[in-house]
Amino acid sequence: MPALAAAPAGAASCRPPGGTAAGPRPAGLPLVELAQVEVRFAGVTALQGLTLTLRRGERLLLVGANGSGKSTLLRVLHGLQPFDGRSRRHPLQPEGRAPVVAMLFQRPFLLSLSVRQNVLLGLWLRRVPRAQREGRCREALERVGLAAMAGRPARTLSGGQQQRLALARAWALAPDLLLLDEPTASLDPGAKREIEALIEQIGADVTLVMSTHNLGQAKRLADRVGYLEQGRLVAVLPTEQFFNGELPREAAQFLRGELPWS
Ligand SMILES: Nc1ncnc2c1ncn2[C@@H]1O[C@H](COP(=O)(O)OP(=O)(O)OP(=O)(O)O)[C@@H](O)[C@H]1O
Repeated sequence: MPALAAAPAGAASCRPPGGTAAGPRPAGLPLVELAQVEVRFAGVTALQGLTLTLRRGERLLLVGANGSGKSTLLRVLHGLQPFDGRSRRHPLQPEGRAPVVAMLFQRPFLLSLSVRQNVLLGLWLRRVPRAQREGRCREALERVGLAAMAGRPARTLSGGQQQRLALARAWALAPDLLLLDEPTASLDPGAKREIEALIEQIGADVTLVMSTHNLGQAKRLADRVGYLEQGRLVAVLPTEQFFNGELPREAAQFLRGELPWS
């Protein structure tokens, strides 16, 4: 599975990274609505009765045990995963275009090409006009601190650098919705902090949904936290309320578990 999966053809935005051409984005309007979503694999119900409204500009972090359905939900939001139920992506106003969606997987899949070529290929796949590709690539690599390594074979980078490259490749697409599947799972604490700082910067421009097993990370990065259990979205609450308020029993038990906080 590529680290950055392609969205439907023609969805490429002409907006440069940073989103300046699109102007300020009105906060809080619905971006994606899911209703009664069900995903079944042979003998396994990965998602059931899942209803969620994602609002523009928000950062939603998904937590839950292994196999609770976090990755499946991210794939549904991206459009990679067939499902039963309803999904609606709202056109962006005032432009009236479909939102651009990018996804980053837990283990970045990088081709045997240079750092720069990996980003350029992502732009080409999304049909970003040739004249914009070099500029966007340069800007994205600068943003993640990899500009000096642009010519290096991507697969010789460290794990943290590879994840930064995958983030640059996603961000170069100027996504309106960025989906991150445990992007810091295999990183040491220093690299984890670096990626978190980047997510914080980049997340200021986009709507972000991210899965994590790290509760501290959810607390640091989220506007809202969603808790999944056996394919059900048991709670989705503002961060403060999730960590300090009344929770459904299952979610409260999960918080009392032994998940890492750093
Ligand atoms: N392609 C597939 N074929 C069969 N079963 C699948 C497939 N993808 C996911 N599943 C199952 O669906 C359920 C939800 O999986 P999912 O990967 O969404 O969970 P998760 O919360 O992301 O787990 P983790 O925290 O371990 O990454 C699991 O029982 C998993 O085994």
